[in-house]
Amino acid sequence: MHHDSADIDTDKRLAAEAAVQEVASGMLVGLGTGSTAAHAIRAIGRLGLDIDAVATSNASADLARSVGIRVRDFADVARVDLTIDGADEIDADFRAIKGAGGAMLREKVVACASRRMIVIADASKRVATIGAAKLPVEVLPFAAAYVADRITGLVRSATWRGEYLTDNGNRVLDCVAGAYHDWEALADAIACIPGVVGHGLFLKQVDAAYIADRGVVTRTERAGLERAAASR
Ligand SMILES: O=C[C@H](O)[C@H](O)[C@H](O)COP(=O)(O)O
Repeated sequence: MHHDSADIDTDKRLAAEAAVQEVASGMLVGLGTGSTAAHAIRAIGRLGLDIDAVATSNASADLARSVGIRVRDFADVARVDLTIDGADEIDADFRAIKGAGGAMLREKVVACASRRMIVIADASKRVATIGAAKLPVEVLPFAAAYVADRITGLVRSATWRGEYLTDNGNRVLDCVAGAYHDWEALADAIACIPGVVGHGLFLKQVDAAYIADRGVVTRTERAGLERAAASR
């Protein structure tokens, strides 16, 4: 059956609406970035709960404020209760690739600060094993040529995302890793290059996923528990 972009956007919204049911008054909530996270931010706004939030991008901070969510400066925050964010790919081992929107560094920091991190997505993001999506690497502009040269030895291809700069003022190298056997080793090797500020491999941060497939949302926990969370 044909599955068009309107259906995919509905699935993004359904996954977001199911996940925000975990938000409760008094929480400090981490807000992700991207089209799926935007659905979550609008849904959290509609809940009208007494929460504080931190945002993983300037765009998400602006959207959150526009729907009445109190946004704190993350620079003053060490711990977050719950973060809800999208992903470009997520596999059965809860490994994810993030950063098509360029927000992966702040997303990684906020995810690591979070007691619980939920990925929300439509089913097109669910893969058997990560690696087909572009793996974005955030690079200090000063180190651009050096980092590009070093990265070339680690991945199949690496291409600058034009003149694009992240919210942190850094450049992005979009890499194709392909089917990698040791993702931990690749993540460490990339992170160790001086001038690399961050990258979009999330190997350990994701605790749960809400994936919507043609109107049916399935929640999966890293622990292995699975149940149908909602349906259209
Ligand atoms: O930098 C962007 C983020 O990692 C997004 O969460 C990711 O790209 C997914 O975005 P979307 O929900 O728009 O597909």
